[in-house]
Amino acid sequence: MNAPATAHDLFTDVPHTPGAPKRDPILVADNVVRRFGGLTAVDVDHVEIQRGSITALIGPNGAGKTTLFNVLTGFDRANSGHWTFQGRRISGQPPYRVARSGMVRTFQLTKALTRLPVIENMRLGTTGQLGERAWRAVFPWMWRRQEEAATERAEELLERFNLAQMRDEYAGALSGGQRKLLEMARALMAEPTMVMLDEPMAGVNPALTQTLLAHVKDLRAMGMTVLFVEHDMDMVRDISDWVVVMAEGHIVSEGPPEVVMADPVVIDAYLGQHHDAPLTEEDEERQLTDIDSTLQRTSAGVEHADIHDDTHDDAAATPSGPEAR
Ligand SMILES: Nc1ncnc2c1ncn2[C@@H]1O[C@H](COP(=O)(O)OP(=O)(O)OP(=O)(O)O)[C@@H](O)[C@H]1O
Repeated sequence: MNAPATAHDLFTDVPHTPGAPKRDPILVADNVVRRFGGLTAVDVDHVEIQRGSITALIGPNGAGKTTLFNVLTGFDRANSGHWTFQGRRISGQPPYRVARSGMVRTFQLTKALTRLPVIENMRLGTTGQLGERAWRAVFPWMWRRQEEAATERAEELLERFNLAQMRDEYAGALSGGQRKLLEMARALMAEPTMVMLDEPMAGVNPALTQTLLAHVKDLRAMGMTVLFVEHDMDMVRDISDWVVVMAEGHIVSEGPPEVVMADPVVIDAYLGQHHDAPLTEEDEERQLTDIDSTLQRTSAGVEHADIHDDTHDDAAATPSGPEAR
């Protein structure tokens, strides 16, 4: 097989259909089902992720994207399913073993982690720590050498992600964008083959957007495979070689970004979520009554309140719905 010239070439001849076979898949999953009580959150027949590509996993709220991420990386248990990474079965394996095999996901900076210095957060990203084992006590020199190597790698990565000046600060002191950089840098501590990013753009100030995008593209340039869940369609369009779309637990579409975003199935899936059915007369009446009573309560607390018609406009303009997302 000839090596493709660009990431785009990786997808030449790949059909734009759910579950499409890839030229050189790194991750292959079959019949993955995860139920919560009566709700089937994930029901994926077949999906393949192309090695060396940036693949986006998108879909409306509640589509099952995070659950699929959790299941594939061993953080949640599937009811059934079989999946392989680099040809080896990893289904049913605990997260640390999945990470050791080379598939690593980013984590949101939890409350506990914000109370640790940046450098400690980085050290936590290492897998295969000999120090975790009982024989740490038997061969302390081996453990120390490993600790030193981890610190060295952490410092290099902090430098690369422009976080070196924050090395000893509490992670809680970082901005939203810096947190995302730290999450990505921490994932790289494990020297992964594939990186799974969970909403890398969430809460990022526009000033840092381009920096983050450049870092994600760098991962691909260094030969890694990237799979990311994201709601920011600009980012999806900008950096994805391929897009996989989920809705109601299933994969409903696959293809290059421009093809997927014009796919009626995808538009329907998003519209089904974003646009409620037209209001019935009773619903409309009830909403107007609610607005009226809110206004009356507000005006009761204000002396000589003079409610004009435009106050109704304000109330009606209260942001809500998916556009606010
Ligand atoms: N631990 C859980 N217990 C019960 N139901 C859950 C649990 N986790 C997820 N769900 C449900 O499973 C469905 C899929 O959720 P999931 O978070 O995977 O969707 P998503 O596509 O990641 O959504 P979003 O884009 O909003 O994060 C939703 O209906 C959700 O309420």
